[in-house]
Amino acid sequence: MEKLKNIDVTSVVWKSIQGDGLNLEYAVPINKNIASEIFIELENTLEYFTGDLSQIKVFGKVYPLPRQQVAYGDPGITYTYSGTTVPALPWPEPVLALRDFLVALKGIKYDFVLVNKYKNGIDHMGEHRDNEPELDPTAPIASISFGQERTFVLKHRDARKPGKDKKPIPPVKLELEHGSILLMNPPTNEIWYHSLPTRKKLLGARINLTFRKMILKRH
Ligand SMILES: O=C(O)CCC(=O)C(=O)O
Ligand SMILES: [Fe+2]
Repeated sequence: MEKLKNIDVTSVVWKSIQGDGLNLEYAVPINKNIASEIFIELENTLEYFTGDLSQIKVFGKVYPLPRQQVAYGDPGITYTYSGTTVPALPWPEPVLALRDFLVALKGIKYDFVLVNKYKNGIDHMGEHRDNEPELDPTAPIASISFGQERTFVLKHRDARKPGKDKKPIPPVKLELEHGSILLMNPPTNEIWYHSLPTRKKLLGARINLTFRKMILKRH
């Protein structure tokens, strides 16, 4: 994707969002026209998981995932979801171009990406942290968004506690724009949970890619 190579990464304006254990950086480096071209290319290229990998197990009961998902990565990288471990699929061209763009932008070469597609405002993602032991704890997670702008909500772990242990720390809300990049720097994913709540009135589709760096396991 030549269009990403033509972006002047030195002129990108990053906004820093800081709090107790919170360290985020946000920018919109990809203009709306290029972002729309990439959205269409992703729509034409990506195929999402079906079967077991499109379901989640909660307290032993199986539910369809309230969005579509697929994962790509370097050879040897595996992905565990709801107790199932699968090899990451090989990088499709437009996703590889986005990975290369992050090398140009931040000097980090990610080896895995989870792609989530939200067909409309009903599709969502529940509160969670991305603090799996396979993730390199020193590398930020880089989240790139295309399509429908949606609200991303972060909650401090102590604000979720019941009773007197609960701390009155307000949630942090961000509107993730078409063509935006959000970096979640450490220790954010230890201290803060995040979610993408439903927005029933929003009709547009959104594709989000969270690039991650894994700790390679030796077998
Ligand atoms: O769609 C989003 O913005 C959030 C995705 C996310 O949290 C994840 O992939 O772990
Ligand atoms: Fe996440």
